[in-house]
Amino acid sequence: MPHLVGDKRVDGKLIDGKAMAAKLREAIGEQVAHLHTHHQVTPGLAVVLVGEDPASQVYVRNKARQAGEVGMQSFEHRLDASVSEQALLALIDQLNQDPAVNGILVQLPLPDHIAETRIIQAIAPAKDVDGFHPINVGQVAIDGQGMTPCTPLGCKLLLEHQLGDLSGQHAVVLGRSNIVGKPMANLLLQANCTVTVAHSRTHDLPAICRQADILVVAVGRPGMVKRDWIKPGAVLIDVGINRIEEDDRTRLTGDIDFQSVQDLAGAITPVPGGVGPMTIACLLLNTLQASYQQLNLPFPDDLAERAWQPQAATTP
Ligand SMILES: NC(=O)C1=CN([C@@H]2O[C@H](COP(=O)(O)OP(=O)(O)OC[C@H]3O[C@@H](n4cnc5c(N)ncnc54)[C@H](OP(=O)(O)O)[C@@H]3O)[C@@H](O)[C@H]2O)C=CC1
Ligand SMILES: Nc1nc(=O)c2c([nH]1)NC[C@@H]1CN(c3ccc(C(=O)N[C@@H](CCC(=O)O)C(=O)O)cc3)C=[N+]21
Ligand SMILES: [Mg+2]
Repeated sequence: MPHLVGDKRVDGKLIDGKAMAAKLREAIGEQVAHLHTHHQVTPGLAVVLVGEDPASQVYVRNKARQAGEVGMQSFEHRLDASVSEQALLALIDQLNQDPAVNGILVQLPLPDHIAETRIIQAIAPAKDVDGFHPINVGQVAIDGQGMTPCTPLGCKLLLEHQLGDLSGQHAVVLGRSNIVGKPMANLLLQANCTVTVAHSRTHDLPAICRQADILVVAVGRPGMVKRDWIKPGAVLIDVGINRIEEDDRTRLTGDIDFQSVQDLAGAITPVPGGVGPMTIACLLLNTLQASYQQLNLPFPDDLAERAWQPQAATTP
């Protein structure tokens, strides 16, 4: 059954982030090849992991592997959990100076004895492919021109692919972290949404969520968003990644009670296979963009859009 969201028709479907991320990586790969052929440059991504958190190890491995698959160079730095803040700052300084490194990502969270804000501020803003440096946060807030955090960027691309222009939509963002909720709210505001940001002190979350044409949920609480929180036809973006032990194995699940809301939603991202793969594809997109900017070349801003356009069959 098609629904109306604002004045746009949507059709209750699953948003296949995994497939969209694969197409985006393909387009990135072509652009990497172009840079190599015409400018003799190979984009380089440095990923720094401190400590041995198993989930972080999986992400870091995936990031490095997918960078390789699109033809980028990847540099993995694994440091012991006991590394000093000073030693980590020295590594970042070295990566800042290294011309083969176009993008730097320091996996969060960091151990408690290291001040995350000091580490983030040490990364050269031009190489800050996470978009966490205050210069980039500020630039994104001012005019949307800074390096944009990967998860919110992925969510915005999924939403625009689903809905086209987002102008005038009421977007509710559940969660206000620096890595997801806050930058997401900024991007949606830039896209002319009316934005409400809700969090753990918000009164009557269900009533606020029910106003949403677009609901982005990033809280880290499995299945928190229920059927009666949803306006029929709303587009739902589930950022949550929760590991649940069930029948002796680990299952990944989101922050939205998927089963109960699915038929009510205009469209919904699954977990896994929704926002997660888009986050990594956007990290590669930011690394490509950083490489272009460091070479003073104009970056093709419509790359993602073009990646998803139906293509005429290519003749060999
Ligand atoms: N798919 C992806 O690519 C990514 C997924 N994630 C996942 O997204 C989720 C959120 O991540 P992140 O933003 O880093 O998490 P944080 O823990 O940093 O932030 C959680 C936010 O949710 C709010 N919150 C927590 N509990 C409630 C509640 N009961 N009611 C209302 N609000 C609540 C908090 O409010 P307050 O500020 O008041 O404490 C906070 O703003 C996690 O599951 C994480 O694993 C994260 C990054 C990328
Ligand atoms: N500096 C920094 N930047 C980050 O972007 C960052 C970070 N630190 N710390 C941790 C969070 C989390 N995050 C995810 C990325 C990909 C998936 C992902 O690919 N998820 C797959 C499933 C992967 C699996 O099976 O575990 C999916 O949803 O389909 C999930 C989560 C990035 N983060
Ligand atoms: Mg810390």
